[in-house]
Amino acid sequence: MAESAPPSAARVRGLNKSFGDGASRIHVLKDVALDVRLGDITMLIGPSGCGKTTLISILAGTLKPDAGTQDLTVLEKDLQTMSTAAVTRFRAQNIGFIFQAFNLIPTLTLAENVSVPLLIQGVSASKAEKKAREVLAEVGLGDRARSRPSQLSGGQQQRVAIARALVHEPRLIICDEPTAALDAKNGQVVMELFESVARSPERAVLIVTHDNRIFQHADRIASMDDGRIVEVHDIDEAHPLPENLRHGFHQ
Ligand SMILES: Nc1ncnc2c1ncn2[C@@H]1O[C@H](COP(=O)(O)OP(=O)(O)OP(=O)(O)O)[C@@H](O)[C@H]1O
Repeated sequence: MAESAPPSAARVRGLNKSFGDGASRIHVLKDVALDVRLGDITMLIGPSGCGKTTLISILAGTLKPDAGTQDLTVLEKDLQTMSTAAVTRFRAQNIGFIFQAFNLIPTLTLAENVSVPLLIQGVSASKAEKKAREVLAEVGLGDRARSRPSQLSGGQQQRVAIARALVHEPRLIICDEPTAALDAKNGQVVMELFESVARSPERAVLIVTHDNRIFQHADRIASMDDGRIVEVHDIDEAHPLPENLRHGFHQ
């Protein structure tokens, strides 16, 4: 009997995505194939407008691909056969998001912000806040649970956003330019947090980035251009970061 493939966080084959109709129709993703492995930090890079955000939105179930996509399996679920309500539930339970602009709610305390994904799942406010405080402590902000986002630096706000993305223990963490708004030092702190609190054999981290300063943290770098995945590099001791990526990636 053939050995079954190890479970993957995401498997995409023959994925197409177009926007608009008729003459204004644009074909944004073209026959995309991608594997995101559990346990890995995968980075998705490529010039502005090549389709990175569109691809992660499809993986997160917030956008639908064109009909006829061969495979869109996320955490062993075929997203194409699920109803919109089922995809929404799946996303709330299994996916954590981190955005460039942090997207914290200014009127809420840090603990309340971090509680949100648990409240969406129906966890009681007191239990959610207890868990939120634990995760805030993991990202080094245990003593700031009652602060508001505006009282924090950008680097600290991104740590809160990471805590919020992890609080419901999702198996897939999707990050859109998580270090772009941060200086080199805070970008490094954020990546070290991904290494220490998000990296786990049960979990995958998928990061869209232009920031070549963080490429060293990747296990796999997938390069996109004009709607296609054009190169995939697996990085380990035997296969260090390729020369062309070491010198930076330019939009
Ligand atoms: N809802 C939409 N309707 C029409 N066109 C869209 C829509 N969303 C994205 N596009 C187009 O799809 C293309 C890819 O956009 P996308 O945001 O995925 O690129 P990106 O690689 O993430 O870019 P950036 O690095 O600048 O964020 C662009 O030409 C964009 O204008």
